[in-house]
Order: sequence, then C-alpha cells, then structure tokens
Amino acid sequence: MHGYPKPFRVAFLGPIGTYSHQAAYDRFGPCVEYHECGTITDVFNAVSSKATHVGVVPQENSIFGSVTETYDALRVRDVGFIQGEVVLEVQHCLLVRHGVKQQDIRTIKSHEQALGQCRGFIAKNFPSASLEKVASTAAAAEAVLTSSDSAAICSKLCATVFDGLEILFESIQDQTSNFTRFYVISTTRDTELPPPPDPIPGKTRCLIRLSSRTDAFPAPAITQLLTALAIPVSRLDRRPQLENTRLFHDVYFAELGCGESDSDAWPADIERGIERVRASGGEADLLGLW
Ligand SMILES: O=C(O)C(=O)Cc1ccccc1
Repeated sequence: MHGYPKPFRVAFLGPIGTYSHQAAYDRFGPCVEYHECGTITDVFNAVSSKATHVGVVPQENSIFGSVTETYDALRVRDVGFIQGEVVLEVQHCLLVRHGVKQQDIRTIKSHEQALGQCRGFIAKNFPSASLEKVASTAAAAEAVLTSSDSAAICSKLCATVFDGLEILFESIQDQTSNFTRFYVISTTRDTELPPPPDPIPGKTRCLIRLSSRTDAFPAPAITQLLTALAIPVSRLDRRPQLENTRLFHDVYFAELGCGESDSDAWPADIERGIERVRASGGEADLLGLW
C-alpha cells in the first residue's frame, strides 16, 4: 500500500445518501475513511491519482442496464483495476420539501439511471413534468430542499440524511425487484483490500477490454477476437473508441466467469486467452479479476 495516505480510503459518488454510498458501506463498513466525489468520473480520478485506495462505481442495473459513464471511464488506459463487486437492492422513492404536494411538481430530478428505472411511474403520474438529470440521487434530494415545485427520485434514506424532506411515493421503479451492481476499483492489481464481509476463496470473474488493433488490416471483427479468446463470455458491452482513427471503431468489455472449483487455473487461462487475442490482431487488457 506504499504511496497511499492512511487510513484506508474509499471514494464514492456522493453526497451521503446515494446508492453508491450504501454499496461502499456494505463492502467496507465503519472502519475506513470515505471520500465523497461529485461524479463517477471523479471517483475514477480519485483512484488513479492515489487520493484513495479504492473507489466504488455503479456498473449495471437490472432494469435500465449498463452505466455509460463507468464504461466510458474504463475505455482509458491504466484506469484502475476491478477487485470486487457489490450488489445492492434499489427501491426508489419520490421525495419533496415538506409541504410540497403532488400537484405542485413541475420538475423531477435524479441521476439518469434512476430516471430511467422509473419511466413508467413518471409517465403515469407526472406526464408533463420536465426531467432533470443531476450527478446523483442524493444530489437531487439536496437540490429539492430549496424548491417548491420539484421532486427527487432517490433512496428512502435521503429523508433521514436531509432534514426537511418528506416521502410522497415509495417503491416507484418499473419492476418491484431492482438491483444495481457496483465495481470496486483500485489503482493497481496489487492494492491490498480489507477482507469482504462474506469472502469466497479464489477469484471467479474478470473483465477484459477488447478492440481491433488500429494497424491491423483487415481489422478483425469482434467475433474473431472472441473466438481467439476462446473463453465463454457472460456479458459484453460496447462503447466508441476514444482515439478514433476508423469510423465506428469500438471498444468492447467482456466479462467472464468460472466456477469456484476452477478458480486456481483461471488467471493463467485468462492470460493465455489475452495472448491469443493479441496474436490475432486485437488489443486486449485485463481490467479486473475478482
Ligand atoms: O445516484 C446514486 O445514488 C448512485 O449511486 C448511482 C445510481 C443511481 C440509481 C441507481 C443505482 C445507482
């Protein structure tokens, strides 16, 4: 842990009251120092600049899908190393300043993920409200403290964190069952983490970033890169490549998993798969193993 300030520091998308904060607390508990960030990108920056040992970022939601800002950050070289995941149940509420009534509401504020997870509720109950994306659900709760015509979609906890808010509706997401998965990222693969509350022996998941090499001609298709990898992929995401020398040249994120009994051989299997992708005209980088 050389080069890091003590004690163990954890960056999360703030302010206190976000789902990211709840996920970080579930994983790291009361004995670490928490560092609030204004955006998901700031969480990545806190980790890569070594201001914190780790960061907790939302990665996917069971209703609304991938968290674009997280995958955009993962496009960048040396962005950090995923060392774990946290799954959190998410039940959204609609909160207003004390005394604000349903008929007063003109604007609904939240993180774009939360607005997306509650589309049905908004269309049914507030068909003409404007939707305002803000950096986080708790930032939305804080913002409506001073508004007489807006509401925030956020967790019930925000009614306790921010004095002066009341809950108008509970469990407003489009499916009763709603879960968000978070990645725990550290600066390097070697950063030592406190043990999780329910440790499992070995590592059974990994994330690999894949793209065709810009000088490879003809450029191998993603299907060719996955064939070369030759390890089953459980999840695949795609974002435009930043150094875009070819039109619509994308970068892919492949998540792979193995059974607990195969976890000893797993890191070496992955390394061999990555070498095969490189030999077939692709770029491949291991972004996490947990
Ligand atoms: O804004 C938050 O509270 C976050 O942590 C991002 C998010 C938003 C909605 C569902 C899950 C995570």
